[in-house]
Amino acid sequence: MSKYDIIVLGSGPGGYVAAIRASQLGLKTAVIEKESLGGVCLNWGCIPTKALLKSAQVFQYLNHAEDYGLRADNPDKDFTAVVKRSRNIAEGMSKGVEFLMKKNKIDVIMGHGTLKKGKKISVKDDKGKTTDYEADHIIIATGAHSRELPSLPQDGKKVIGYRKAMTLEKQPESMIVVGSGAIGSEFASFYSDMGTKVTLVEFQSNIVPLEDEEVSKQFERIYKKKGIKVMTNSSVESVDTSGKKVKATVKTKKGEEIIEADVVLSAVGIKTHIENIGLEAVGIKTDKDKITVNDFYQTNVPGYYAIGDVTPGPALAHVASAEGILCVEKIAGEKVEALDYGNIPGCTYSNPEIASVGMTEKQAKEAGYEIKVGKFPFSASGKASASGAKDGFVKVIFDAKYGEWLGCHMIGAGVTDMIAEAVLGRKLETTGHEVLKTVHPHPTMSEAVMEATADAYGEVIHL
Ligand SMILES: Cc1cc2nc3c(=O)[nH]c(=O)nc-3n(C[C@H](O)[C@H](O)[C@H](O)COP(=O)(O)OP(=O)(O)OC[C@H]3O[C@@H](n4cnc5c(N)ncnc54)[C@H](O)[C@@H]3O)c2cc1C
Ligand SMILES: NC(=O)c1ccc[n+]([C@@H]2O[C@H](COP(=O)([O-])OP(=O)(O)OC[C@H]3O[C@@H](n4cnc5c(N)ncnc54)[C@H](O)[C@@H]3O)[C@@H](O)[C@H]2O)c1
Repeated sequence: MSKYDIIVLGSGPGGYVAAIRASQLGLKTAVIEKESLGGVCLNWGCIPTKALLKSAQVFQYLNHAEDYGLRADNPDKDFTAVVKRSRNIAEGMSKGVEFLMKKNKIDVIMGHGTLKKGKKISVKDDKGKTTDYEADHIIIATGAHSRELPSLPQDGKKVIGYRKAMTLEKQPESMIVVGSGAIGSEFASFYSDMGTKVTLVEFQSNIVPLEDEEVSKQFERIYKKKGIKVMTNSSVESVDTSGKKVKATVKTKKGEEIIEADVVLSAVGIKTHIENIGLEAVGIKTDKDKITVNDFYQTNVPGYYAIGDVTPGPALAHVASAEGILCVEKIAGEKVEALDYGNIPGCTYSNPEIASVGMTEKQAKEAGYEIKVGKFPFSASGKASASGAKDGFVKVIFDAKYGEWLGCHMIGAGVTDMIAEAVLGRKLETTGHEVLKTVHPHPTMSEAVMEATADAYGEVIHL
């Protein structure tokens, strides 16, 4: 039986990053994967969706060429080619992980892994052959898939999940998107910008309900302006797929409404891969669909660890990777600190983009802080005007007493790249005064962070 220092079950951004860090630290490492290297993120999540969104953005630029003094008469699209581009990019990224595994001398074992007692895993390959492997430490990084609601069973044709939504053979004329988290909002944006008539149904009172309320409201205004029908405080109770179109019964505060569309996308969250991986046989504890771990990702059974979507905390690629690195460094005896889950950025790559970190205004008030809030709209930014991207704003929240940067919330073009400033500032425990006195390059969208901070302190220049 092959023996390793570390075996990682699952090769998503949690698993493959953990394996590379383990190899860097001199540990003999293997990764087990049943599908494609790179997991959901590279193959069915972060990367292919961003490729689709980029195509939609280019299409929008072409449609609005005249705004820039240019002509692109009757711009057209080839939906199949758009999907193909996205799939090719995902495939290339997965090959990149294969290269990284080789470069770092990590063994890749393809097949379905099942945990066994005594720090062993048995792997069944696609020919049905089973082989057992052993390690001193086993890291579970098996991720998640689309959650199915009983009222919204996915048939893969008229009611679909995210995988099908990024590989449809034909662009639907109309689509109902159920759920306005990151998945629902990104697909609503992509399909709407490509010309599909989109209805977005959200159970909560705001779309992107985890964001600061002002961001959610602005997002809703922009989505409505794009032509998306936004239905909040609403849920799809049932779907009738017997006809050519899907008929969805939507329960709203005012009663029931029947909406017809070519397809319904269910984007109501995820279900973790904790079944059929041997957790029960080993005695590993779970709670509410997640594997229970401590600050360093150790499960209740010594030698078994869990990271990424399969554990509590935000289900994000950068979180999975950070957890993987920390878990391995702790195993290797490095001096490490637990991850600060209060300083994790969240980004939605829709048009407009949303990015945030830290507390919302409501959360800061509820936590008892006396706060200073500043806001700077992109309509007052020179770079935004030059770019034709005046929709959106930056909002900052500081503790009035000590100047601690409690939260930063952005909506608009390119903000997903801008949020890192606030994440780093908060990590380095900067103050509002220091942000205000940090010279930002002109003209950039990032000046809005400095100006929003100046607004919080009554010193804003361009408003
Ligand atoms: C449409 C979509 C868009 C997203 N966009 C973003 C984004 O822009 N930014 C962001 O931060 N996050 C995004 N996410 C979330 C992100 O993809 C996940 O948080 C991330 O992939 C989790 O990483 P992971 O390593 O925990 O698991 P995964 O990436 O899910 O990988 C788990 C791997 O384990 C394998 N596996 C499972 N069970 C077994 C087994 N028994 N044996 C062998 N292999 C097994 C699976 O095949 C899979 O490859 C998106 C998700 C979706 C669905
Ligand atoms: N850009 C990104 O970082 C990105 C992109 C996609 C996915 N992800 C991650 O993947 C995970 C899954 O994403 P998601 O958007 O599916 O989940 P989510 O939990 O973020 O959002 C689901 C939304 O569906 C709503 N909802 C639930 N049941 C409903 C119902 N019956 N009717 C109407 N609305 C209903 C919820 O209120 C919620 O707003 C999340 O953790 C997300 O962070 C991240």
